[in-house]
Amino acid sequence: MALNPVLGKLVSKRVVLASASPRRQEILTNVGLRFEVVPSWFKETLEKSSFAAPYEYAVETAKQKALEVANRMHVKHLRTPDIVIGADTIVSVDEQILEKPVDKQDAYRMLSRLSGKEHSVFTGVAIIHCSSKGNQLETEITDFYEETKVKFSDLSEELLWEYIHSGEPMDKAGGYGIQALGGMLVEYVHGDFLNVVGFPLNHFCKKLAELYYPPPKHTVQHIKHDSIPSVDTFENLSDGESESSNFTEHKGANKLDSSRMCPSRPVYNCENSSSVRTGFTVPLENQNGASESAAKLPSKILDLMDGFKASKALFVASKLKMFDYLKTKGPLKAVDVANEVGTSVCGTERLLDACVALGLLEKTSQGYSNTDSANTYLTSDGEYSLHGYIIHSNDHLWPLFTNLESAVREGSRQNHRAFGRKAEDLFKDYYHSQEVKQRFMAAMHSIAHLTARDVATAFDLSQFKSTCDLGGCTGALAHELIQIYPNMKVTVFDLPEVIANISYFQPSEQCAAPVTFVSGDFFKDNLPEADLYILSRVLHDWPDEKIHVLLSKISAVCKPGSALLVAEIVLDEQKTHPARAVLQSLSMTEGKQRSGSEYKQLLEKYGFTDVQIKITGTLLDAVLCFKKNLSP
Ligand SMILES: O=c1[nH]cc([C@@H]2O[C@H](COP(=O)(O)OP(=O)(O)OP(=O)(O)O)[C@@H](O)[C@H]2O)c(=O)[nH]1
Repeated sequence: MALNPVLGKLVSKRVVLASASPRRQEILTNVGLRFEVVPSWFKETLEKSSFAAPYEYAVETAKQKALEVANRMHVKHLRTPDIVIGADTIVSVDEQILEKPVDKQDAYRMLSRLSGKEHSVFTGVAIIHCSSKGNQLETEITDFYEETKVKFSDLSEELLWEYIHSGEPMDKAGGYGIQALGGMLVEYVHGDFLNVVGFPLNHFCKKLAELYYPPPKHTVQHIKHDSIPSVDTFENLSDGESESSNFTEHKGANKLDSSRMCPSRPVYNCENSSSVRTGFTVPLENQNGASESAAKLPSKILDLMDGFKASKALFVASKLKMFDYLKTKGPLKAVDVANEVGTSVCGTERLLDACVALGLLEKTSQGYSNTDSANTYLTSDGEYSLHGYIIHSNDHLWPLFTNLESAVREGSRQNHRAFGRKAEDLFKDYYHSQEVKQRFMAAMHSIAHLTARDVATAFDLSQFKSTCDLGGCTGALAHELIQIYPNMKVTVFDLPEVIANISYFQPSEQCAAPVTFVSGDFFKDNLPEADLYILSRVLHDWPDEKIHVLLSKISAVCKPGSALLVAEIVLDEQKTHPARAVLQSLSMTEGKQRSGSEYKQLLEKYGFTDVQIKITGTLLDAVLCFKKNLSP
């Protein structure tokens, strides 16, 4: 879901970016827009002198780029997109238009012209709404431009050539990239920075807002173009086809809905933008002027109210291995997925559509297919598959959280209610049931593999020659450590029944220095010798008495100068963030999450000093501490 609700309106549409520019792709991807990239074949050869102003050239070129792609997709591939976005960035200085340099000399000419002066960067953008009527492509073109003024310092010949030899100027308008080395040439920027980089995101969002939520008729003359409507304003507006007209009326929404087009929508003209209809019709209904009185709905709360449905949709689609089928066989129609999985067609279709709405799948006329992140994280063999943890969440955590009210009332785990068995008995299952064991190991492996790099690189661990990962399970972190620190010998220490089942989780490529697995119980048995001990996602699970046993043992076996690395989510000092950790606490294990100062205090109690905390901003944080040197 895009953060900006206006972009969110495009989620269900087939959006194509008609640009090869990696910067444009990045700017739009970063705000959550999902789109295909089909670079335009339109040659940027329009006669510049025929345009009264430089921006007109940029806008026309953007339009032609987008139209070429819309036509090509419609004719050649018989796949009409809903929206095609084209853009063109130019630099204007001394009444000249500069595009991308053709060679180094050309780059030199451009940059020396810009040296010590202010110039304008114009990006023209065209948004083309497409539809197909009787095999004819119909388009509505909306275009606009944005101007940003940039001033360069005086550039010495030496700097100029050094910059040109870096290769950076060659694919950039005006011969510089403000977002990288070229930033060093710039004295000031007046206006939208992203416009210089290649895409005026802010103006684009405003333009979409105008298109998708035009103001009520009587205010058409007074449109203000300087604000993107707030999230709350637009969360009011429905995406759902099934919502009653009453609700829509209450909200005063004006939708651009191609299924209910009518020929005479007002054209909204504003400075540096225009909207042109070419055989394309736009909606009139719902312009009832009620928006001023629309009640603001609390979008965050509404999202939370729906959160459980979204989680369950993800869990069920994962459990039914829909993402696996779609990876190998997609795109598939709902009926084909239902046949593969053995489910009802209508139920499958609803679930697949829900997954599209959640951004997990894509839907085209050929059927459903995985998004890139579904391929990476949701398939059971994806590189960073979370499948194991998702199944654990569905089978184990979901029933526990269903009994959260009792858990809060009683202050204890709810295994007896959720599974009809006490926690201790469930633990016995772990020993006896291969299925439970495998599921748990797969869950732990999912998270360990995903977080391994962050943990392994949170600190420079190259000084340690031998490392022991206590409770290291399948060795996911151990393998990562060896990749990053090839001279390190890594031992994983875990229960015998874990070690007996690790083979399935080992990487296919044999590491030059393999991980050593040693069985044992870290509460009872001798720990292998090492310079560095690791406790990753261990401490939060155990009560204080057990932690006392474990940290006392590690402290006793650590030689002065050796270290302990703890990987956990570190809470802020108020102990209310990150939410992930606080929510995890609700499962009411006997352990607890801790803040940075609590970890420091705990570790110092067991003779560790120089406690360093690294908040990684990802799934796990890291705490490194050293065993005190003996006093001289
Ligand atoms: O500071 C920066 N200025 C400009 C850029 C990049 O320059 C190009 C501009 O070229 P154009 O608009 O013709 O777009 P292309 O890259 O050729 O792709 P199309 O397929 O859309 O024609 C653009 O990539 C800007 O991002 C920059 O990076 N920094």
